[in-house]
Amino acid sequence: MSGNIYTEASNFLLNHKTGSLKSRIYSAHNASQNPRASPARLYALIMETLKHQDLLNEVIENSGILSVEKKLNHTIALLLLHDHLLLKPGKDCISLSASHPLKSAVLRHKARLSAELTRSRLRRGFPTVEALKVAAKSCEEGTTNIPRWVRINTLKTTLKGVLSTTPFDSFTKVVSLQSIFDPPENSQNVYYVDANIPNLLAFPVSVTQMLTSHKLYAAGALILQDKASCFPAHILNPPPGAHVIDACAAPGNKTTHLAAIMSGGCGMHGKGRITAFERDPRRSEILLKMVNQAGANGIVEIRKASDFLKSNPQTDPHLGYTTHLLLDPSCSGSGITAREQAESILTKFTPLTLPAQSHSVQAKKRKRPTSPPPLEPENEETPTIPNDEAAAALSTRLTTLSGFQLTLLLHALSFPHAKRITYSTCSIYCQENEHVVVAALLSPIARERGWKIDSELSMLKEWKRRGIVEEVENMAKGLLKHNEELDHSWVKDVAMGCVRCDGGDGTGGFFVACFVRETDRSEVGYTFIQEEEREPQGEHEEMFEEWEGINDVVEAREGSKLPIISAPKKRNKAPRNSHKRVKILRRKK
Ligand SMILES: C[S@@+](CC[C@H](N)C(=O)[O-])C[C@H]1O[C@@H](n2cnc3c(N)ncnc32)[C@H](O)[C@@H]1O
Repeated sequence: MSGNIYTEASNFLLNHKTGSLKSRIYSAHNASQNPRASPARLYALIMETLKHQDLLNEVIENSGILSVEKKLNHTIALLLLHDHLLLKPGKDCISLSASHPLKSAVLRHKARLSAELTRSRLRRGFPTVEALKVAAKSCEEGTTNIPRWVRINTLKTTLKGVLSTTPFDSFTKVVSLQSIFDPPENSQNVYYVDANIPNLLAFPVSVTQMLTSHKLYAAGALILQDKASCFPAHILNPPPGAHVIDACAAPGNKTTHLAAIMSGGCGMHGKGRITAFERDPRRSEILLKMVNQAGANGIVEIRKASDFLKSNPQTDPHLGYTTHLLLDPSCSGSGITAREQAESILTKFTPLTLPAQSHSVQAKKRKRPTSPPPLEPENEETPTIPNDEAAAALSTRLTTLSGFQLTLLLHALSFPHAKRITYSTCSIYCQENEHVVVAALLSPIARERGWKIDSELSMLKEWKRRGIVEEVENMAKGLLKHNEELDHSWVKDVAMGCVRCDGGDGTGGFFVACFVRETDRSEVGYTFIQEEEREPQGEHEEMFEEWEGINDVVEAREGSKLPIISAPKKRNKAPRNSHKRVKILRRKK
């Protein structure tokens, strides 16, 4: 199995060492007596495969190919499927001889793989493979105004310390971000100190290789993190003794940022703690690695393969006094640039360990014959999907995602001692952003507990781009009971409390909102209750059913019952006082 471009590419992916991928490929090529694949082709294969990794993973998992084709491993399969399915749609472009066992292992399942690709592509709203590739490319082109952002990890070093280390001590400080793209006298050795986020530097993208091969990077003192992705922890701003939850933590950029903020740059974090939940076992390992590398393990407790929705602040003493929550759930990723996607996947690439025989009923039934039969073929033809069907697929996906995001947010709002919560996505769609925020604010639990939006945003006062007023207004109009009037200053406040990034100021597409409570009633009224005393059903699940603002419930892809937030219904019944109908936590007698 050795000696072809796929095994070579797989070695680069699996044996990740410091240094940029490009430099590693080129130096290996120069050092080799007998170079095989051209370094440019090898680099392109890896980067393009990583760009489409999520989609290809889905195809691999749903087709069950790994459970019958024992010659394939996950990494090789990713690379082969890229060339087979995406390089030139409709033509097989695997660069191996027709009889090569790896090629045969893929071609045996041609029909099934093509059908799974179509399904995954449509789920993402792309009518054709070309459309998928064009979107990835235009995203990449849109990255020309994004510098290489580097967060100085103050758990390990200081800004001053970095700037006095070679070669940064020879770099020139520029006073505008624009100068990073247009450096003086053709010198690439410039840096810009960000005006919004402390300890964040911007460099020209061309110095990435130097950065990633620097000893400070290997030591976890430099963290490549986009500016917008620093907003949630910066806005949440937990003090040193806070009890914080990072609800959706992997790979861990925001977790380690929180840890640095809580240490106040002096390595002390008082009695504070961060509990980091991550549902996905594979991503939990990445989180663990990142937290250790950043020196945040003293303050972060990782809940590996744990669902935040199953956490119970009333029975778990570690969670009961949570004051701050950072919620950065899975989203459409529509704001992520292709470059970020490919590079972040590359530095964190871990091959999937798929459960043996996953999703392949046929494979379970049969003993593996010497020459495995093709998986159950589905649709031989790749259907041509009209644009309106693609739009419908996207709309369905956004409905599912926003229902899931709202469920997580309502769970966060239910923490009895919580007083500050950030909700963020790397999406540009209002369905995942303003709509979720409005639905959460108008929910019974938010009203009962006195949750508001932090429209002052003192941590980011000077940021100009805020939420979309019309989207806040329309969503609120649809959700309000008909005895409730829409207060326009409330609409304005909510929009002001939403931070949007849309590609300006060196950021990709991003959204953050911060929920606050002025008075923490829980401190005087609420107490822990024993598991057996709890209501038989999740408390706010019941509220969904009673609250007719988001009264429809669907079986969603995540497998749980999620509220639809995009289609509020008008009630015909006489309005009831929603405040009175809200169930509340048991109070101290
Ligand atoms: C957008 S990513 C988080 C990125 C992370 N905050 C960072 O900055 O590095 C969302 C993560 O949430 C995880 N996740 C989704 N639902 C979850 C749940 N119910 N409980 C815990 N983790 C969840 C996903 O597996 C994924 O790793």
